Amino acid sequence: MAAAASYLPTLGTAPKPFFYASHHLRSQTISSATAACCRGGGRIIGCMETARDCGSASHHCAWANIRQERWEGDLAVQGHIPAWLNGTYLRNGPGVWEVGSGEHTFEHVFDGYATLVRVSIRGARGRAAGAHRQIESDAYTSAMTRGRPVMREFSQICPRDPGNLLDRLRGAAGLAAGAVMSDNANTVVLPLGDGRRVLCLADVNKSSVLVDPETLGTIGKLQYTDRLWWWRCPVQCTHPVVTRSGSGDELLTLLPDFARRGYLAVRMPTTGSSEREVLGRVRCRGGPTPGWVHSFAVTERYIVVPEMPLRYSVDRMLKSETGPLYVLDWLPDSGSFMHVICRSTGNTVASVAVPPFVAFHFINAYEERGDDDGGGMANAVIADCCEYYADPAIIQALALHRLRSLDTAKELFPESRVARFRIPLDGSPLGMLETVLDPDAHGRGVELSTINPAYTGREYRYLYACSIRRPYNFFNSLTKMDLVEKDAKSWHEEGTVPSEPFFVARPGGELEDDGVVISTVTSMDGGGYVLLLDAATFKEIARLRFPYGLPVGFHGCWIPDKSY
Ligand SMILES: CC1=C(/C=C/C(C)=C\C=C\C(C)=C\C=C\C=C(C)\C=C\C=O)C(C)(C)CCC1
Ligand SMILES: [Fe+2]
Repeated sequence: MAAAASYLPTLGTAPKPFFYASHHLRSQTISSATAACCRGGGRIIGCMETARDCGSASHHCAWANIRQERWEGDLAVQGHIPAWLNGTYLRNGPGVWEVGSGEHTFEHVFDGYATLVRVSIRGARGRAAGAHRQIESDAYTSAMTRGRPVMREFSQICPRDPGNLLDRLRGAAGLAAGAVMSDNANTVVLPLGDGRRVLCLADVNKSSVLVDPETLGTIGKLQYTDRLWWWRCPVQCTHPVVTRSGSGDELLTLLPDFARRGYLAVRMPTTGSSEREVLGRVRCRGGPTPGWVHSFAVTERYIVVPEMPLRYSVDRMLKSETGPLYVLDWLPDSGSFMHVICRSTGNTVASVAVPPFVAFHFINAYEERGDDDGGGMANAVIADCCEYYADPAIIQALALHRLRSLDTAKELFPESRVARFRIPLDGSPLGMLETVLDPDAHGRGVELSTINPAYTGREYRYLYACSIRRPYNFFNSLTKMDLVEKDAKSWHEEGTVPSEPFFVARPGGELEDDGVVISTVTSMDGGGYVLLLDAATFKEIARLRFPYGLPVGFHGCWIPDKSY
């Protein structure tokens, strides 16, 4: 991992005027929530200016580059932090989409170079401190040094136009060597072992980067020591499931297998070895390549493997081409399937055809048992997800230029639902897919969902997600959904874009919703704050203000402070 380029000086605690050598942005002193500026259309736009111009997501600071490479300082606390909430919340997500003096703007929200946000919360003292820092991946540091993207991001298939044969050969050689695949781990962050290191991940296998949560400094790429060569498994499921086992915590994840079209279910201890052990594999039943798998689900006995008809396009990857869905192809005729692997034997115990679906995030799964079941084989596996009515247009809707120009009062945005798969374990060839909650309960938008982690793989009742408060047509609110009572409670503040509502259980709490929900919120005036909601009432209990606007975030994690 190259050291961060020296021209990006590190900052002390007090925000100071700072200048991105490679960004050529006007130096900004981050002094108050309104000082942060958005960059749009090649000129700096003051967020106060846009707050009057549009009551929608357009020009929203959620899509603006973070203004400084790093910052840290105390956060102004409004409201009351529960005395038991002591620990560190980390949030990963894209934060820099422009490279050079603006001639290189990435196309998609998924492309942004990773910005890690840290919130240290001491409820016992009623205090909080914040920080953010760019993950110094090779992709980021080489782009800052060269003034242009050097590695391929989600939509950035080739760092330069592969016009001539030499460039194409160079691109293919780079791909073959893995050199152009990005390590921009901008999506997920999760603690390893005792939390002294965190693992940041994105969809490309190389995007597995270790970070020190105390300094947010980049430790380096996680070097897997197994033989699951990247040319066989160039991509990974970005959401591993952390499970406790007798010998300590382990990560379970899926690796799409391009050599023998299928998915490998692998596990790796969270400390010590970085060898991924293959637990089992399922064969793809349709299409020329595996379907994109951004997340999956587990139950106490099983691993649920989704085979979506939104499939990776190896052809595009090799030819350095991009298409309407970037490196993905929508192939509904190739079939959609749900597979189930037994965690103890690795055997495939079910593989059923299901209706076409488009889902990034699985919410949870559990085993459906008969009333008199003595603990033997379950009747079926239930798996819930945030599903877009089999419409891949959501991928295009997340293009950066569309998000930056979106007039949410007028334009529509793809709708989503809480969808439930029922996968029979009796050998039936077909699975079911149905909507389990009235979509109007969450404004016909549900995304970036979390649950109480103690209920992972078990029957559960509550989920927390980003949602939509109509008449605006974009994710602008948070909703707690009760799948038993079929009702919902929401939080909304005009003009804001809240990130994933992350549930933190109260130590010793017995009820499923006994805890707090944490979300980072970017407001239209360029402000940024961390919102704390009581998970039971879904009422705001505190907000911890950053002195600047935060770009949009994807996923977070919680590292409890064991000294309290
Ligand atoms: C609900 C909010 C958003 C919408 C999020 C949606 C619709 C999907 C998010 C999917 C994610 C996080 C996928 C990540 C993929 C990462 C990849 C492929 C990385 C590749 C790196 O090279 C917004 C739009 C996120 C805003 C907040 C609320
Ligand atoms: Fe995700």
